[in-house]
Amino acid sequence: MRKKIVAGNWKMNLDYNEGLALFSEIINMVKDEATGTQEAVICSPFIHIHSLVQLSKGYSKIAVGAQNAHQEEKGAYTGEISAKMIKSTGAAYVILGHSERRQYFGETNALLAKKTDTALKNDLRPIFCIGETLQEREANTHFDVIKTQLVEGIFHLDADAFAKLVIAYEPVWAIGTGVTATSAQAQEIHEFIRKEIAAKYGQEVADATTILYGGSCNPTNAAELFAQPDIDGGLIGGASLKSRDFTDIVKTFN
Ligand SMILES: O=C[C@H](O)COP(=O)(O)O
Repeated sequence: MRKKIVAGNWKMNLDYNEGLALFSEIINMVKDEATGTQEAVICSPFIHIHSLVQLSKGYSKIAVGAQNAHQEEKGAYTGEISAKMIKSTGAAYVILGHSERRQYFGETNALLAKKTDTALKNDLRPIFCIGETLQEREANTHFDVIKTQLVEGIFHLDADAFAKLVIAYEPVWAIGTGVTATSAQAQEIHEFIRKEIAAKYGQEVADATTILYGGSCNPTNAAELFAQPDIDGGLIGGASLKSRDFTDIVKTFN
């Protein structure tokens, strides 16, 4: 049975005190909701991570992650944060390859392959994001784009390393736009991703891989999306900034 995950991505929102207050609310509301093979994850800005990890102690179904990590182990990279530093705070996850990182910071599949290696080496679980732009979907190249992101970003891993990944399908046209992929559109891509994983690593690995949907996911549309056979949860942006909305999405699995 693969793990179901609802992960919040706070992006560049919330100052330190606001973040701690929201996380405390989320813990109180989510602690009895995330059960069994389910996990709630908050990926906060770096400055919150250590404190959130402290607050989450004792709640085995609530984890904390970062939104990015550098590809090198350490060195003269002013302003950057390494995977080892993140791990040393007690964080479990790191988002890699979010479309905003690809778009605004020029992150390529080749760079993301290196970031993935470094994160795994430091025992962080990458939430590896893939997804096509509107232009790519309209040109009917979305399957090719996604396959290339998989092949160049993560298919160099051996099966043991690959098994530590979570994948997030986020169509760029659905992020922060209020336009959600229909459950059928999302399922079609998730099924495609799982088939590609099966072709590369075998059916057992594919069946065990958690694949999240992200893009304007909210308490109203989560149930239908998560009911699809290949959608194992969500990567939630805007709705993770409201404790009630985030909790309602987590509750969708119950
Ligand atoms: O990482 C989260 C995604 O970018 C989705 O963001 P959104 O839920 O605000 O559309």
